[in-house]
Parts: sequence; structure tokens; C-alpha cells
Amino acid sequence: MINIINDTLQASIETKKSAIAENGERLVNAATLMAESLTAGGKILLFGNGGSAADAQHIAAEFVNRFQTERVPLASIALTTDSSILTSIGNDYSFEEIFSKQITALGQINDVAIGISTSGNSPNVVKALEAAEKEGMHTIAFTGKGGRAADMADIALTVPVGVTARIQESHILMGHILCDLVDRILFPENF
Ligand SMILES: O=C(CO)[C@@H](O)[C@H](O)[C@H](O)[C@H](O)COP(=O)(O)O
Ligand SMILES: [Zn+2]
Repeated sequence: MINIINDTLQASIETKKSAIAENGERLVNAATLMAESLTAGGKILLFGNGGSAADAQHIAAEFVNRFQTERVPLASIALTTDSSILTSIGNDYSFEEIFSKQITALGQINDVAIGISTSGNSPNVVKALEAAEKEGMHTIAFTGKGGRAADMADIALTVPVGVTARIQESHILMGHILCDLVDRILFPENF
């Protein structure tokens, strides 16, 4: 058991190192895009399934409440939390549309849509990125090796391994890095 724990730790460390090596410049570009959108009165909309739904909510909370320094609240919404919206769209239309309909309802030009999918191919995430593009929003995808979400997003933050849990661990690391970079761009006086 201890060996399994150590192997998991090692795999997580290695995956995070390669994710950061691969995505360094893209993280800077993503943070710059998000900061510019927020400065212009835009907002950041996040969505994903399962563990990625939790990541979407976690990152939105960092923006709306605070991250590591005191500052004004920043506009961000996770599209994974309203059970009435999710169940009515899922029940009346399809599970595939649970995020895209919310994007169409809430998204405005220059907002940033962030889709999180380890496979990169979850239909509801892909459809929401398509809807965001249609609305003139900027799009960012957090994915594993790639997939349709990565192909279509303005910026793809990829984690090229085959284990979902390892991908998710790198996603939340990159999410926290984005929160930090956005704060540093918008509130340099705090650092
Ligand atoms: O957290 C995990 C696995 O670690 C699961 O809940 C996982 O997020 C779910 O199976 C998702 O439905 C997978 O979707 P996706 O990442 O491929 O878009
Ligand atoms: Zn998980």
C-alpha cells in the first residue's frame, strides 16, 4: 500500500511538471485574456462533469470571493450548480445541452468560457464551447491529451497522460496558477 501511495505521488508530481512545462506560455496567455475580459466588464464562466464540475466551482469561488490576497470580488460563475436549470434542460432537451443553454442565456461578447474535460470530448462541454464561440466569447479548454474541446478552444491547456485522476490534479494546479496570475495582473499593488 505504501508503494502504491508513493507511486501515485510520483506520477502526480511528474504529470504536474510536464503539464507546466507544456502549458507555461499558454497559462500566461489565458491569464492575460481573463484579466482583460474582467477589466472590460466581462465574466468567467466555467463548466465540466464530475470532478471537473467541482474544479469549475472551486475556481469560480476563488474569483468571486478572493484568492491569496484581499481584493474586490471578480465576476465568475460555475454553470454546474443550479439543479433546477440542470434538471430542466437535461429532462426537457438533453444532457448535452445543460451548459450550452446557460452559455447562450448568460454569455456576452468578450466573456471567457472555460470548459474542463479530461477526455476533451464530453458532448456537453464541446457543445458549450461551440455556443460560446457563437456568442463571441473567448474560450479556454482544460483537457487531457486533447480531444474536440482542445481543438476548438482559443487556448488549450492539455495534460497528456491517460489517467483521469492525474489529469484532474494538474487541472486544479493550473486553475490555481490562473487565479494567481490574474490577481497579479489586475492588482500588482498587492504583490
Ligand atoms: O472525478 C472523476 C474521476 O477522477 C469523475 O467524476 C469524472 O470527472 C467523471 O467521470 C466525468 O464524467 C468525466 O468526464 P470528462 O472529464 O471526460 O469530461
Ligand atoms: Zn476525480
